[in-house]
Amino acid sequence: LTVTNDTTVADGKSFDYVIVGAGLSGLTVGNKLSNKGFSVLIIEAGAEESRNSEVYDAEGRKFGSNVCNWHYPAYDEQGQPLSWKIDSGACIGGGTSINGMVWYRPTEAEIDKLETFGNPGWNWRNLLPYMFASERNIPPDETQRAQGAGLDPAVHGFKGFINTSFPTPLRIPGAVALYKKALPLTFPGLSVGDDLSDRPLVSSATTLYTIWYDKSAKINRRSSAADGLLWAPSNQHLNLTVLTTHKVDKVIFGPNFRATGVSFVSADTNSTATTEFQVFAAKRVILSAGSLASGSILERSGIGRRDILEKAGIKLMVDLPGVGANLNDQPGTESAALLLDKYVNDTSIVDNRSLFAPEISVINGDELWGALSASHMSELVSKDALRSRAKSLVEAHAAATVAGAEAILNATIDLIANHKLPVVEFLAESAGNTLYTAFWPLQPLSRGHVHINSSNPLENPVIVPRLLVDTFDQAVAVSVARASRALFASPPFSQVVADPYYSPPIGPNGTDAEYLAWYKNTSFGASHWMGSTAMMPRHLGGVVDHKLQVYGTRNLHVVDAGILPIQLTSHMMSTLYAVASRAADIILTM
Ligand SMILES: Cc1cc2nc3c(=O)[nH]c(=O)nc-3n(C[C@H](O)[C@H](O)[C@H](O)COP(=O)(O)OP(=O)(O)OC[C@H]3O[C@@H](n4cnc5c(N)ncnc54)[C@H](O)[C@@H]3O)c2cc1C
Repeated sequence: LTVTNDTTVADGKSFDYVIVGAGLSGLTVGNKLSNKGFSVLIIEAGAEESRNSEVYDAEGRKFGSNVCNWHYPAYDEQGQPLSWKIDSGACIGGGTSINGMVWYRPTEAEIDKLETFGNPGWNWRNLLPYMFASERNIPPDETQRAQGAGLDPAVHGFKGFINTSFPTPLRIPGAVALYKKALPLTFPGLSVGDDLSDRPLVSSATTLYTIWYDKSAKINRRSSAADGLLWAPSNQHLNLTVLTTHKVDKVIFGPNFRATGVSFVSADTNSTATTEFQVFAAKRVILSAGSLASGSILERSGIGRRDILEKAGIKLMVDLPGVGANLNDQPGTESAALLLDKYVNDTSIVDNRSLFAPEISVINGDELWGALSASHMSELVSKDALRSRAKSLVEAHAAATVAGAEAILNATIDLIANHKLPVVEFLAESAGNTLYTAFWPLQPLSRGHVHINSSNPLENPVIVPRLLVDTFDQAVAVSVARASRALFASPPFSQVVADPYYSPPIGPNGTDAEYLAWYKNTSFGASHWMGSTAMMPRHLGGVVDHKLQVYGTRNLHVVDAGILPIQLTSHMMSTLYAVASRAADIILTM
């Protein structure tokens, strides 16, 4: 294993496989390919930060920190910068070196949906073994169990490379007990249970994280893709080279659009030189730069939508208008109740630790809307509404074709309306003198886009999230915001809460318009970006086929969160480790 920022390990050299991005997917694929004896180079734009306590200490990250974070700017449709920046992992481990570490599984229904987009084999039956294989669960001890942590061993792996466990000590058990009582009162039908990986049986539980407790250092340590797949002694492969602090510009093609390598530049902020280096792949090139960056590499390589490329002065080589479209994240915000003074120093209620969201709930339409659910669903499944939604996505360049937009919308709507998958994620927390909740529509219908602005690889992509433009997403957002207030006004909290309507200062009689305006002003992406290089048929606006090969090219793949056409109702990691592991197995057969 070589991990270095020395350009000469790659410049002018040849490897069997060249992978772009040492994040979750790139490390997973790189590990599997090098394990089979192939020479593999991974080029990572960020640095190696594993010894930085903001990375290895699960509670060491400082709020707003620049460590390992691209902090991409985001824009509205008029090109004005949004008030928030996008967090995105910028070191070895990618997102897994800075993320919230929340771990639970998606549902069978949503994973089976992947196959219905014309992707044979991408189903629950095939991905489940990979989910088991990636996880090494450390079950809760007696103290943790007594404080509300529970586990169903049937839905976890115990021999994988990513540690999952409950924190030591467990966070705010007193507040969590109140939340567990109040949540089903606010969302009737919600089933509070042991294990959120046990869906659909359980829809609210104490949170499991990708961490392990280091008894000698007395800290909860992050279990990142780098820890599990690069540094773990049993996983180190001689024939794997990781070049850090170098950014891939574009793919090099031979005849017939056969990918033969990549060109790259130094990403060292101290260096002003823009020398382009080249490295060659005897077998294949795999883009794993993440849903906010892999599309840009394709565009710089001449693959994408004609007008975007022309504007950037790049010659169109492969007309693939889906590149950068269908970008999606969940729009999150927070509401808070003021605690009575006497609880502010009670560490079972507020501990001000930074391991986020000790209780997580996923809430479906019936639980959110009760008797009103049927009317929300009938609007949702209306054919006219579908057509106009799809049309407006194409007009906003957030979808390549109406048929493709309809396919994506239809799949999501079927999951929401017929499979009763959750429409909201709801995180229970406390901080300072408040109890607070963060929440987001879980399967948004809104879509945005991400494109290059110029041919310069060191320039940021232009990300236009278009959060909350869809009326269904808005209805979900307003309803969950209202419900979050009702939660703190419910009997279980009456003994601890001084003001249930503390923040935002919109009272119980606030109008929907007031709630929506507040939601739009305060919301930010929940960091689950996906969809911008979707695995779908080409005529629908897909970018990769079911072997994750880029249409119109040979020997070129995308393997990262961008290939998922629709959102997940779990956070990303549990699915992405499985997707990347299966992708590697497919690539090995080619
Ligand atoms: C703040 C935050 C919180 C999150 N919380 C959770 C959570 O609690 N649970 C969960 O399951 N998921 C969470 N996620 C999401 C999860 O971490 C990501 O979905 C996942 O890491 C995506 O994996 P990936 O392989 O697609 O990309 P990444 O892991 O982001 O890896 C992409 C890598 O490519 C590199 N790169 C980019 N451009 C180039 C280039 N041109 N050349 C070379 N390298 C390049 C990047 O630096 C990065 O290291 C969170 C993400 C963030 C950012």
